[in-house]
Amino acid sequence: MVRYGALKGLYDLEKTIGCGGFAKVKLATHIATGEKVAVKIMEKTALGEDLPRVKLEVEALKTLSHQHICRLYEVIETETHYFMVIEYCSGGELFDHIVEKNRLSETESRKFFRQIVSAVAYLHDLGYAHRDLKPENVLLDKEQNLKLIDFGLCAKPKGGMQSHLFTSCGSPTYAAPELILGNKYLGSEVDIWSMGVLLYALLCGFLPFDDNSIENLYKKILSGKYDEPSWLSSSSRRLIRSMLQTDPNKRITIEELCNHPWITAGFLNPVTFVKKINFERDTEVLNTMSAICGEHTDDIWERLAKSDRTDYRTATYLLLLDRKIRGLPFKITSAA
Ligand SMILES: COc1cc(O)cc(Nc2ccc(C(=O)Nc3ccccc3)c(OCCC[NH3+])c2)c1
Repeated sequence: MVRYGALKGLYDLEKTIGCGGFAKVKLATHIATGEKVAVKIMEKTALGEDLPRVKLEVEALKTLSHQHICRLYEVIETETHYFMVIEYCSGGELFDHIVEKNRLSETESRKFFRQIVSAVAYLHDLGYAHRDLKPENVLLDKEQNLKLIDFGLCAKPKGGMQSHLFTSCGSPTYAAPELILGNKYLGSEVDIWSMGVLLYALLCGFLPFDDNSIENLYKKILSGKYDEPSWLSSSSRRLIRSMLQTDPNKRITIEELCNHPWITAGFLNPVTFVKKINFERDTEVLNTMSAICGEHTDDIWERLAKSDRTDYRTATYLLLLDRKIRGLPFKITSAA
């Protein structure tokens, strides 16, 4: 097991659970609380021109606080590496859950899709676009709550959500026509298209546009034509059609999506989100931390509030807060 000095005494690294282009994700334990976390490890030399994306993602994640967006607890930077300490999603990928069941019922699809819509509506409201929404980037926690991950392509256009982006990014299978054509596009509109692909995958168990040849895949996406299996209800068909509109101007907006009849069916309310940006002061958690480090709770809170929200103290606070929110007793072992 490769040892990273920067994590010594703070995190115990365990098995690798994910390998991406320039990053690998390992399971780990936050020593002070015993809580499981995921650590995304990136070697700076391997990052190359993607280095700025790490900073963009960290800046985005520091302000995002939503129950269906995977939480960033801490960032550790050394001369050679970045380490992102992230919320642990032990339910694995939504994709595997769909494959395991072949496809999901309309009711189960609606439960998950409402959570995705809430997370994306929150993201867009704060001026961000995810731009890489796909089943592999949708995980589940142990309570089967959905968590959006990997904001490495997330963008916050300088001129706000009405200003256009140009970078072509994300996976072609889930990419909107305007993105693969290289046209200027709105981040919010490409996210709606990708969510349409996600909803189709939930309800059907396979993808609307798929082909081994990239050229044929592009033709299918640009045609906007896809099969509608017999089991799809007419309401599901209408919703998917409104999201998989090749003309972005005709595509349903995130606000309309939150109130769509298919989304609200069986629920009392449209999809909403709580815009909780800063984490709130919790006396019990501060008292627990104070009991261990000996500092006064006001001093701990003041240092937390002044910090850049990505240090070990912040991770400890947030992990204890998460345990409390999950109704678990929380304790701290003195750091080894
Ligand atoms: C903000 O959340 C992010 C940002 C980011 O850049 C990358 C990730 N990647 C993650 C985060 C957590 C897990 C995880 O907890 N996986 C897991 C844990 C236990 C059992 C099974 C899976 C993660 O998993 C790797 C992908 C799973 N195939 C990736 C989050």
